[in-house]
Amino acid sequence: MDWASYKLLALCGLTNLEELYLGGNQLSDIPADISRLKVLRIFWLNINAFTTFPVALCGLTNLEELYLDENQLSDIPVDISRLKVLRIFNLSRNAFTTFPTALCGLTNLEKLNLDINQLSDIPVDIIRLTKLESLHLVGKNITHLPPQMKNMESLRQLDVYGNPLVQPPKNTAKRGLDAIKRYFEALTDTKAMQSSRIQVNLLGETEAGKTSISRTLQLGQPTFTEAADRTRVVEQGTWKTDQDINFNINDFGGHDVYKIGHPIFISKCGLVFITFDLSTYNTENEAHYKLHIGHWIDKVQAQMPGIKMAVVGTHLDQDKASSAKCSIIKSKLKDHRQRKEEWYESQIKSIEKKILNTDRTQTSILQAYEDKKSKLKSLQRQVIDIHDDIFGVSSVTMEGIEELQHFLVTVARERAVILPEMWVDAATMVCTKKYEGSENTLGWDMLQNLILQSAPTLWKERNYSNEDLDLATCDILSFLADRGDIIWFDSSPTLKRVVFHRQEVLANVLKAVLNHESDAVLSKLQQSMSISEPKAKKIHDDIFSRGIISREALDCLCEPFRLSTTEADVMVELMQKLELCYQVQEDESLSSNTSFHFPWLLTEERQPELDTKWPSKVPPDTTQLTLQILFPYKCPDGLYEKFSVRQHKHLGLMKTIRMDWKDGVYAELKGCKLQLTRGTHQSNPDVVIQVQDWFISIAVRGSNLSDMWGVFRQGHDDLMNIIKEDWPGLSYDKYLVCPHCVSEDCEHPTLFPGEILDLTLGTASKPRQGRCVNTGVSIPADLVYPPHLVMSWQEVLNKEKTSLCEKITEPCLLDMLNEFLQEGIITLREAEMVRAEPPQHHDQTSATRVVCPEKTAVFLDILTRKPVRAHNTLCLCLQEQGHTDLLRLIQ
Ligand SMILES: Nc1nc2c(ncn2[C@@H]2O[C@H](COP(=O)(O)OP(=O)(O)OP(=O)(O)O)[C@@H](O)[C@H]2O)c(=O)[nH]1
Repeated sequence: MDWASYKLLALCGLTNLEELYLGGNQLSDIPADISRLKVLRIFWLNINAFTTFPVALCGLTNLEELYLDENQLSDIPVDISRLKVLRIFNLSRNAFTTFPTALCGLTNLEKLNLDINQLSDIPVDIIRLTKLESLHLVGKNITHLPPQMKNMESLRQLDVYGNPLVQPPKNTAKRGLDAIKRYFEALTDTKAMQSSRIQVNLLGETEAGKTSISRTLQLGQPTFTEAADRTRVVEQGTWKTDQDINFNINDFGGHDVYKIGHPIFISKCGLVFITFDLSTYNTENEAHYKLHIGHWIDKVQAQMPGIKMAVVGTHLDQDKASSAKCSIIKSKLKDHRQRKEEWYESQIKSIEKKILNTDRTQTSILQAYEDKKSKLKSLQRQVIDIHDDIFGVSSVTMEGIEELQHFLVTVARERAVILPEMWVDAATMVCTKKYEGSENTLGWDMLQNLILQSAPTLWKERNYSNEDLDLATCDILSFLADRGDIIWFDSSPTLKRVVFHRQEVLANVLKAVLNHESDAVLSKLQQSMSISEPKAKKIHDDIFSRGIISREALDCLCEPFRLSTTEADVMVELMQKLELCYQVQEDESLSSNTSFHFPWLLTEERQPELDTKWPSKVPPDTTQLTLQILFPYKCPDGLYEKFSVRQHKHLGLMKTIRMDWKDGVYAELKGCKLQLTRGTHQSNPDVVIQVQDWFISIAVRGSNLSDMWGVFRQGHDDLMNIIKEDWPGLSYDKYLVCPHCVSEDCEHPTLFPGEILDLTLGTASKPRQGRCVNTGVSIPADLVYPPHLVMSWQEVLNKEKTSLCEKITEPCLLDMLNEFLQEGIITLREAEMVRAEPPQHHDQTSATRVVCPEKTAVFLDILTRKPVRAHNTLCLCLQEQGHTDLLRLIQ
């Protein structure tokens, strides 16, 4: 008998045990004697070495909670049903390949966790678990859930994250359990149908042959465009195969100004073809790969990491050396991917070096480096493979088109989903309207009519209320928008009620507004607004130098699209939602004075008078905080513009000074001066190869550090949020430039990791001083660390004492005292001191909320004299008591 088994046997004698923790002991079996623990309720056996289920556990008939996560189990014996009162069963991180059906006999189960196994099927029998409230099935292989799950009335939480779901589709599952149940209702009321509709996006430089491929695919015969037949913004088409597989084709114009539209128009579930003209592609010209292919791949990966891509060379009929070219391009593609990976690798290595060279006491910086390293690692994993082969096609001879079609059909088959027939019918009607209807957009009532037309009586009887119909409409629209069939924003009540089923309408409006063809705009304004030339010239200059468009001028630019008043209002709201512009009302009493500022259209240079407000050298009594964000692969189109628009929420409301120019914003707020700029740098200090970097910089000047940090962090957080939302795959570096070096005007300033700004109090420690490596000077820590990090947790507690005392109730405080006593953090005498504190007054805010500020104050004072564990326990207690507001204050 080994030592572990011997000890286990000894434990079996403790027959009054109610709770037993044996996690992390490398156990592989349990002796039969365990059944002597007749009153055992909770048993932790996680992180052990069980490969077969320890049958002896089936004798523990009073078990309520069993934790067997992180073992190697692949089966459960039917005897498990003897655990009649088992409520919680954790089997996550095991080796189940099929759902252990024996579990369905545990009819009292409330929580079942099967996350991170290899499960691929969920049996109908699962509905026998009538008391199940929470079911975790996070994994990689589950495609179908049984429709009968809609009848599991106790179920409140279902987590199926990560699985390649077909029934219900992923998008429906993401919308939550209620949406899944509604989907299954619809699936049983109508017919279940397989649906394959994929969005195909053709991107590439102008005249690459995109429109010709799109039309050739649609018509099934050679179709190439005339030279004059240029795609303006986006042209949509559809192609249907004999096997009922549908493709929505988006053919994008290659012009620069349209690029803003892509994230709105391209679905993450779609396919992207990077298209280029093989006949003019010169393999000798180094710039060709980057211009026609590389840059497009980087752009798509930055916005939609993980989207499926393939490269298509057109004009095959005109190119004799196509196969040689394609193999050269193929190896360029490989190099490109490798270079990207190596870039991440070198960045990771350089961070590791910095970690090694950083003093161990600089824990905040070390933590910032660690965070940066893990972010780089996750981005490195996202440099996914693009389809290996380069497709060579001709829209004249049809050569290569069959291979392309075959590829499309294979991908579509892999991505087919099961939908209720009424969803498929609604989708078909919406798509028909796209090509046959005359409407610019579809309104809510019309959509609901379409849905009702396709809904069977049984479904209508069950879903008769307006609310039911609204929910079903949202379910269907959300699915269609996710798949790229329509554009639909559910982010505001107005936008939600309008569907852009014809993407080109939205694209054309954006194009008309963001149009850079200034002469055309001038004559358009003059004609439609019936105004004199000087007036038109003034409006024109407002647009093209200051980026300002009045509502009147905006309506005039949209005139060709014959938008209804609602549609025009929706467009304006949408442009603001997409942060293409911000609204300024110069005189609130006059609504006609409303204008919209579009940083996209600004061409003005920096105003010379700004040199007095923001001289190039930092004035002597002023400090400057500077953050530089560097983009090694180009700052994406639209990122700076969106950042500039987002500032309006801080600057506009306070009616502060704001001056914009082509590549920057100057503003004054909260007693500080702020300057945002973008531009290019010659070198990135971290990269071996000296290439040009794009940067966005945030600089704040002032004399009150606390206010300055507030403004500074706000700018930082805005930019980071925009990157997270719209460019999740973007590579960038960020640095805090040493304020000492900035005021000394050093040519090579010391750079601190910008990730310091991401740190929270919980992960940071209080540094005493920072050191400017370049000059060797010690600088006060509060020049490099935001004030919340410079404060110790004790200082934070003191600062927030009043709020804590006002909100912590007496029962909550007494619970906390017990917890701190149990943890041995405070002594009995200290607890008595708190309890004994005579209340001067009782603030009785309601019958159930009695606070005791004096007692809480004594308690907090005691805590500040304790080690950091006291802070951690306080955070835990507040979390358990549901005081997330207070938790946020002290974190
Ligand atoms: N010989 C030949 N000509 C082609 C082929 N594909 C397109 N063309 C011609 O190339 C030119 C550009 O083709 P389009 O399909 O309009 O290119 P595009 O990428 O849609 O162009 P934009 O709309 O400007 O972005 C047209 O004159 C086409 O007739 C092809 O496979 N072979």
